[in-house]
Amino acid sequence: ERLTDQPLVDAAWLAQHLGNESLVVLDIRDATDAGDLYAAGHVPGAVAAPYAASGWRAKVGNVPGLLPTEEAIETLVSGLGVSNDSHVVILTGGANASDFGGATRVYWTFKVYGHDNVSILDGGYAAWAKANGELSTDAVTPVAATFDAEFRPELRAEVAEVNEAIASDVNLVDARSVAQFIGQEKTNTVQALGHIPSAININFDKFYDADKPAFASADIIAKLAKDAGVADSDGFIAFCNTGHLASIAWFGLSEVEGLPNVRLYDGSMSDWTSDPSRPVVTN
Ligand SMILES: O=S(=O)([O-])[S-]
Repeated sequence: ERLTDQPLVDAAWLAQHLGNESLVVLDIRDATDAGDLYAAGHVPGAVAAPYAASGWRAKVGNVPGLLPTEEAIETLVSGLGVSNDSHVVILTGGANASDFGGATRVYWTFKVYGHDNVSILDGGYAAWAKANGELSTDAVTPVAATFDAEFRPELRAEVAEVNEAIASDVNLVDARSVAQFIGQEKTNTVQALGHIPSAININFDKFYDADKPAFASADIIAKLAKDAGVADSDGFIAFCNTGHLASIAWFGLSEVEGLPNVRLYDGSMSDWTSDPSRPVVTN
């Protein structure tokens, strides 16, 4: 059952719906140096589904962060107790924008595999704590369910769509830092300094206010797009280095702002620069 059509729910909504038999809360926090965050306290009934450790993203050759195969996601998601009827709420730590990107990337993964009953707790655990939400230390063992994926290619960009975008009014949005955009620095899975030609830069952290903590409103996102000069575009392809931070921009433009034809290039600069003949520019 679809419990809401809102991409973001707040702590009060989640508290009200805990115990609903359609709801599956996925806690995607990875263990850190501070220990196992899930074991230390989680939303009652939440299932541990850590972002890095569960296999939400796949490495193919030297390119990290790709969408896993349909079979791999069906196995993962079914094992977490999520069926096609479940409404999934994704929870991350929420203390900063980059961390919140785990939630937007997992949300995109559900959508790209055909599952619309999915929302994110706005602000993650930081917001849950602020609302004095209940915590439990009881580990939850999910009862395996059946999740059948149905791939939606229109939510994902690959090299062909990126090449088309360069030559059209579809805007490429680089969600990385300015320093990476202008080629002053790069991460080690990326082979060249700079960005895909014709891209504009909208830094990921403009979409998420960690002080509140809350995702940017539709008004703020409309202004971001306008300031970047892309208000009348034919669509967007968001990219970064590995398709993590770009999922924040994808989520903001597509799900919060409701703009049509927004894709995530999950291969991003790691994939783009894996072939040295593809153009990369610094201005
Ligand atoms: O590290 S990143 O791929 O999210 S830019």
